[in-house]
Amino acid sequence: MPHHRYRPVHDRVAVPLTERDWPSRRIERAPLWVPVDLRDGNQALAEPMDTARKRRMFDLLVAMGFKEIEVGYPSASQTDFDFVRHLADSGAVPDDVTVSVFTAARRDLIDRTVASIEGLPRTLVHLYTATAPTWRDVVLGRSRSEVHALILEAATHLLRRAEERPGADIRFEFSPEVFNLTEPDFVLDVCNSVTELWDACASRPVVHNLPATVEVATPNVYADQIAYMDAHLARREAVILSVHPHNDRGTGVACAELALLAGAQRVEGCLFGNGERTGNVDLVTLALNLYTQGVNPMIDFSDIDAVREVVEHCTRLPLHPRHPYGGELVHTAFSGTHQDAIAKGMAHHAKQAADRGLDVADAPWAVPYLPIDPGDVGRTYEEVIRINSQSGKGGIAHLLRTQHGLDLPRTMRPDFSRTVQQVSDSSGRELSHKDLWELFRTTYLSPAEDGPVRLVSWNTTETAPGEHRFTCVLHVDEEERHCQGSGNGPLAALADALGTVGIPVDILHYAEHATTTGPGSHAVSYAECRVRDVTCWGAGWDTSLLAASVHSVMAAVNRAAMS
Ligand SMILES: CC(=O)SCCNC(=O)CCNC(=O)[C@H](O)C(C)(C)COP(=O)(O)OP(=O)(O)OC[C@H]1O[C@@H](n2cnc3c(N)ncnc32)[C@H](O)[C@@H]1OP(=O)(O)O
Ligand SMILES: CC(C)C(=O)C(=O)O
Repeated sequence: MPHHRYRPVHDRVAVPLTERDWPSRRIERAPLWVPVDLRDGNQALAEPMDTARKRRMFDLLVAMGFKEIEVGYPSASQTDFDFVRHLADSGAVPDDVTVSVFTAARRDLIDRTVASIEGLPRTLVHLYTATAPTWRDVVLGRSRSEVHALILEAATHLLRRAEERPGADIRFEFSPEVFNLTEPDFVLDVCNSVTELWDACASRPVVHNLPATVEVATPNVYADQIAYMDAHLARREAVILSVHPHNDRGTGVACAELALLAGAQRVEGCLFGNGERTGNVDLVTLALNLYTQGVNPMIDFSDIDAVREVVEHCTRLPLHPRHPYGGELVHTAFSGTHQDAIAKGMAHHAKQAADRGLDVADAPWAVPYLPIDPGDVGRTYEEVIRINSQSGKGGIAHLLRTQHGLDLPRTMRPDFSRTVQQVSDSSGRELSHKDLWELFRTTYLSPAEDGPVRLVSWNTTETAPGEHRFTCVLHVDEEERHCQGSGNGPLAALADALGTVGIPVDILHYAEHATTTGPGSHAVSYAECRVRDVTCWGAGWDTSLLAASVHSVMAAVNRAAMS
C-alpha cells in the first residue's frame, strides 16, 4: 500500500502552543449539548427524513432534555424549509428550547434561511464556510483574504436580515468548516472579525463552532487547537466555544472529551453518532461517559431502548449490537469468567445496599465488567448473562437463581455446567434461561419418574425420636416390590429400603430450599448419591419438602442406574 502518498497532519497544521495544562484537567459538568441529527445527521441519510420522521426525532430530543437543537438546512430543500415552518406554525418548540438553522455563506441561501424562521420564538442562525487551504484552493477557488471577505460579507448580510426583524430573538453561530486543517492564525483572525462584526457581548454571545469536519489527527492535536483558540479568541466572555467532531479515525468521542478539557463549552453531535462518512461525534456515548464519572449529563437516558428505537426509525439505520451504551449486547456477558465476576458483583452489590439500608438502584455501583448499572438506562438484568458454549458454572447458576429461584449447591454446579456445555457445544446455539430450566428438569428432576426404579407409593413415620421408617412399593426390574427401611431420618430410611432390593445407596451431599416465599411455594432438594461405584446428582421439586427430598434421591439413583 502506497503510504507515502499521505502526509502527517503535523506537516499541514502546526499549533503554536508550547505549554498546555488541559491534560491534567477534569470534566466536572456537562457542556451545552447540541444535537445536529436533523441537519448533519440527516444530510448523511440515503433517504432524508420527511416531516413526520423529523418531528418524531425533534420530540425525542426535546423529551431527552436538549435545550438547543439544530433542525435543518432550510435553504437546501423544500422538505427542510417546510419542517422549520412546521415547527413555527405548530408551536412545537417549548419555551426553554432554541432551534438552530444552518446556511452556507451565500446571500440567496441566507435570505431563504431567514424567511424560514419567521415566527419562531428563539433561533440561532448558523453560518458556515470552509477555511482550510485545500477547500479554499480547490472548492471555493479563493485566496485567504478572499475567503475572509466572503465570510464577512455573508455575516454582514445575515446581520442586516436579522435587523429587519426587530423583536425577533435571533442569535448567530459561525463555523469555519474544516477548522482542524486551517492555519490557526487565519481561523483566529476570521473568528475575531466575525465576533466584532456581530458585536457579540456576554449577554448576547456568538457561538464559534470549530469543527473537525474530517478527523485527521490524534485527539490531543485537536485539543491543542481548541486550547489555542480558547486562549486567544477576542471578547472571550462573548464567545461560546463549540466543537463539532466527526469520527473518521474512530476517535470523535476522544476529540470531544479532550476539547472539553481544553476549554470547549458546547458540543455538536448526533445520537449514536450518525452523520457524514463515519458519523458525527456520538452524543449518547459522550453524555453517558460523563454519567459514569458521577457527572450529571443533563440528558435523560433512562429508557435508552426507546431512544434507540426512534433513532433507528428516523434514520432507517440499525444500531450495531456492540455500540457503546445503546447496543443490544453491551451489557451482556457470554464468557464464563466474566459471568462469574458479574454474578458475584451483583450479589455483593445487593448485600452492600441492604447493609446500608439503600435501594439497589441508589447504592454506589461497583460491579466488575459493567461500567454502568443496566437498570439506569432502562435495561433488565435478564440480558446481562446469556449462555453459550463459552459460559461457565457461575453464569448458569446465576440465571437459575435469578430466573427460577434455584440455588444449586456449589458442588453440583460443575456437573450441570458440563451438561449445559455439551448441549450448547453440539447445537452451537445460545441457551435461554427457559432452555436452562428445561435442561435442569430433564437432567435432574424427570429421572425420578422416568427411570428404571420408581416409587409407586410411599410413606414415612417417625417411630421414636431420631428413628424413622420408610415404607414403599417400588417398581423395579419390571415388577412391584414391597419394602421397608429404617434410619435416623426419612432419607436414610429410604436408602436402607433401597438396599433391601439390592440397590446400595450412599447419600453424599444433600441441600434444600424454598424457591419463593409464601404459601404454595415449591421446595427444591438436591441429592448427590453413590450407587455402587457410580455417583450422580438428582433433584426434587414439590410443594412438600419431604416429597422433594425423596424425589431427589430417587432421581440420583435412577441417573446412576442409567449411566
Ligand atoms: C460540512 C457540512 O456538513 S457542510 C453542509 C453540507 N450540506 C449540504 O450540502 C446539504 C445541502 N446542500 C444543498 O442542498 C446544496 O448544496 C445547496 C442548495 C446548499 C446549494 O446548491 P447549489 O447551488 O446547486 O450548489 P452546489 O451544491 O453544487 O454547491 C457548490 C457551490 O457552493 C459553494 N460553496 C460551498 N460551500 C460554501 C459556503 N460555505 N459558502 C458559500 N459557498 C459555498 C461552492 O464553492 C460551489 O460554488 P460554485 O458552483 O461557484 O463552484
Ligand atoms: C458545522 C459544520 C460546518 C459541519 O457540519 C462540519 O464541519 O462537519
